[in-house]
Amino acid sequence: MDFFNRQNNSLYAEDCSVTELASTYGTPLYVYSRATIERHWHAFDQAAKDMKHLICYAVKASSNIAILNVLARLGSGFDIVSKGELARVLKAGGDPAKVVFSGVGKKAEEIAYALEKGIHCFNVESEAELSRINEVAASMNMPASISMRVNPDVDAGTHPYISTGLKDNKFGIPIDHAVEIYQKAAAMSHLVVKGVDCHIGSQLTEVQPFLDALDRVLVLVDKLATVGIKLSHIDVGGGLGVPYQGETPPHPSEYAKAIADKMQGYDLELIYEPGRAIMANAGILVTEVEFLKTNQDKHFAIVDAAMNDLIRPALYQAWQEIVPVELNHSATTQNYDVVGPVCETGDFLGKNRDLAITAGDLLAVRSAGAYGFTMSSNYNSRPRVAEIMVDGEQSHLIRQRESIESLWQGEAVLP
Ligand SMILES: Cc1ncc(COP(=O)(O)O)c(C=O)c1O
Ligand SMILES: N[C@@H](CCCC[NH3+])C(=O)O
Repeated sequence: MDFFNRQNNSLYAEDCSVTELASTYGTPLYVYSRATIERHWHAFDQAAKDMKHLICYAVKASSNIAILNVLARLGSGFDIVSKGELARVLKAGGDPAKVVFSGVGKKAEEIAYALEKGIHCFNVESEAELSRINEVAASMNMPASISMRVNPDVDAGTHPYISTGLKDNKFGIPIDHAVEIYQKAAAMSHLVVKGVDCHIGSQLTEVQPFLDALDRVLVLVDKLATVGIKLSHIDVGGGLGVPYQGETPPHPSEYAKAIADKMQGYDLELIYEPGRAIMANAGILVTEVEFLKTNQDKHFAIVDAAMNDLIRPALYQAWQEIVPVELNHSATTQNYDVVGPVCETGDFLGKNRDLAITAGDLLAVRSAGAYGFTMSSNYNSRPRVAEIMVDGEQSHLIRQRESIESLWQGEAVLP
């Protein structure tokens, strides 16, 4: 489900005409829907309502302060991977006590900041990191709550760049060594062992790998209990996929319920870390066609958005639907590669798309709300684009387009 609808020939985002949004705010433009974000979040929340649970939205999917604020107002928790993400959550009014801190390379300074702000727990990915957290906590004379991220060696069946739960991946500790590592953690002076965490990959379209991973984690929970380590929560990570190109992932409520059902009988708080499932289909990228061009037999639609604005197609060969904002009845349909102005052959938003368009038309790249703006860059000295949020008939600018001057902020020439 998403917030797009076509009224006659025109695309609307909730009750806002996309053409009007583009003319008000310019292009390229990210457009998000508040109602969709809230609906997706509630689907997780409702499905787990009979259990003690916490939804920790994965901030990396989309970290605009307004988006984090919408979620914070719902009572959401947050999954962060850096000091910067924690600072954003706090700025947005998020509760630090509902924050989990993931990531394989936390710096001492980041650990200290998170401890000072009082986060829920660190999701620890190695023995070396355990020692570092213990040292920082000791130096601050504070306890640090931790959860070990275990790698269950389950094939998530997703793109190799976004699969994280195989033993060849850099994430987590091997589940077979986990008991031993938990015992070391329990013996450290300033650590409080709270939970276990497991995230096997992103854009999973089946529920079964999640359940297989959870089975392995629950075996570990039982084993830990036999050596006197009683956990208070289990964090199942994120990773639920969305339909980009006809995939049929389970609905968030179905996925969240399947997991919650498996946890019946365990006195553990259940933590989910969804990112994409909340944001991907709550956002679009609107772009204008600058030129149409034909090289021999190949047709190109050159648009004003590029790989620096949305890198998923270039990086993962990801397919995202591209639709005209206004149906153009006077143009003939051609097969286009939709490409940006960046000087890279890999700069495309979509290949082989049948579109009836002329220069000046607007296109919308769908499912762009997750890992869109957050993965954008200034490559080719292109300012980052504006972001807006629609809320019924209202639209709000939630991030200004960057100015050219801001591109060299912090740089200086030699004296
Ligand atoms: C530890 C962790 N949690 C949550 C997520 C969010 O994943 P997704 O956006 O696939 O739900 C990720 C990214 O894959 C992650 O690495
Ligand atoms: N950036 C990836 C997902 C990475 C998930 C982060 N662990 C994507 O766009 O699909």
